[in-house]
Amino acid sequence: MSFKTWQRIVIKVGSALFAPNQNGCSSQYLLSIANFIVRCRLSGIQVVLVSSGSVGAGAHLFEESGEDNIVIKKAMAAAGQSEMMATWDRLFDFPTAQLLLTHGDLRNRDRYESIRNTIDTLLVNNILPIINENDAVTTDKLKVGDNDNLSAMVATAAKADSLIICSDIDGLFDANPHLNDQAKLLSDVYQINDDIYAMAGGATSSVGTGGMKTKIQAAEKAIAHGIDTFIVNGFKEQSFNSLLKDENPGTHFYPHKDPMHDGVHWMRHTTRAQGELIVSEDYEITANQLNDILDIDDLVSVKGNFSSGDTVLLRKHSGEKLAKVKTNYSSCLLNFIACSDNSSFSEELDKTDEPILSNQFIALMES
Ligand SMILES: Nc1ncnc2c1ncn2[C@@H]1O[C@H](COP(=O)(O)OP(=O)(O)O)[C@@H](O)[C@H]1O
Ligand SMILES: N[C@@H](CCC(=O)OP(=O)(O)O)C(=O)O
Repeated sequence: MSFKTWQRIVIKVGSALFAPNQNGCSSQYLLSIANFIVRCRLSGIQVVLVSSGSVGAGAHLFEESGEDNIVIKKAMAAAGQSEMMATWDRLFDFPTAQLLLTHGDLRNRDRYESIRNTIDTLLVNNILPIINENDAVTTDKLKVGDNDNLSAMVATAAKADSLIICSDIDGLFDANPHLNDQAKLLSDVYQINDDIYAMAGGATSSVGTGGMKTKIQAAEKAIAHGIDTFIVNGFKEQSFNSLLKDENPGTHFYPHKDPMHDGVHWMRHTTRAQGELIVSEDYEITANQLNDILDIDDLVSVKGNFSSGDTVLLRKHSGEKLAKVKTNYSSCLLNFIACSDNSSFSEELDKTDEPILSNQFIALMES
């Protein structure tokens, strides 16, 4: 996959490019990114933008620092977000649309489909979607937490061909170049394993979140969905000229040749388990199981509070993790079922159309 064959791409812009000094937005680095977006669109490529920087953009409006004060930080995000949209809008002569998402939106399949349809409709109508996390309303339980992982989730939801992460550094080095001047750039990564993660450190600037670690997580999510992924230096205009010439200006993560099925990918890389179902030791599950995945007799106990439609972890009492699965029943009802010796209740349940666990959304644990 290359520039010539891309049909839909997601571009992620880091905070350092948007609000380099935490003192409002600066168009200093945005002009070359905007120019790249325009040139992609002129070549018929649909573009989705994931932009960080609302906190950095809003910071100058507050006397107190947001570093240790989450309430102030959320207010900075809310104020900076308007400035962000106004700044991007000034750089384009076509319409843009703002989407503010939380992990709570992305891990609910109905809302995920709704996000997918909205992005699709905007793109078909030549409107540029500009996406950020909805920092003002998120809680620890609800947030993605960094825009690298968010951009990968958006790229899979948008069914993009390519994800381009624009950062403040040339790409992935074998060590953090800010801490090790012997560090070497890795141009091509064919497989993401523990060695790659070991190279990636956190952010060293005051504006970035997650550093290289979250970019590797994002790349891992994206390539598993068949999405070509790049980390490039957004400070350098040359990076974008290279991409337009089909050259790799940073680190290129190659997509899996045999990408995961969309539903399995969503279960594995987007959802988070909200609770656990403990099953009997002799319970077995296989990838192609088409019938009811879980029989009431196999359910030993239920942990956590979850609602119908949430993702749960299926595991044995001994601790062996079996799969992430979408449950059709709440923890309350499942607790009742697990504790009940009422066989007539079991018979009633057997008669319902809805199996306990959805057999469409299931991701087996990797061994
Ligand atoms: N192995 C590595 N290679 C390159 N950068 C690294 C590495 N490990 C940690 N980093 C840090 O990651 C930073 C980029 O991430 P981050 O600060 O979150 O930026 P962004 O705002 O673009 O997301 C680099 O400036 C660098 O300090
Ligand atoms: N949502 C936050 C950005 C969080 C984030 O991941 O920042 P970055 O590491 O600069 O991409 C904001 O708009 O300030």
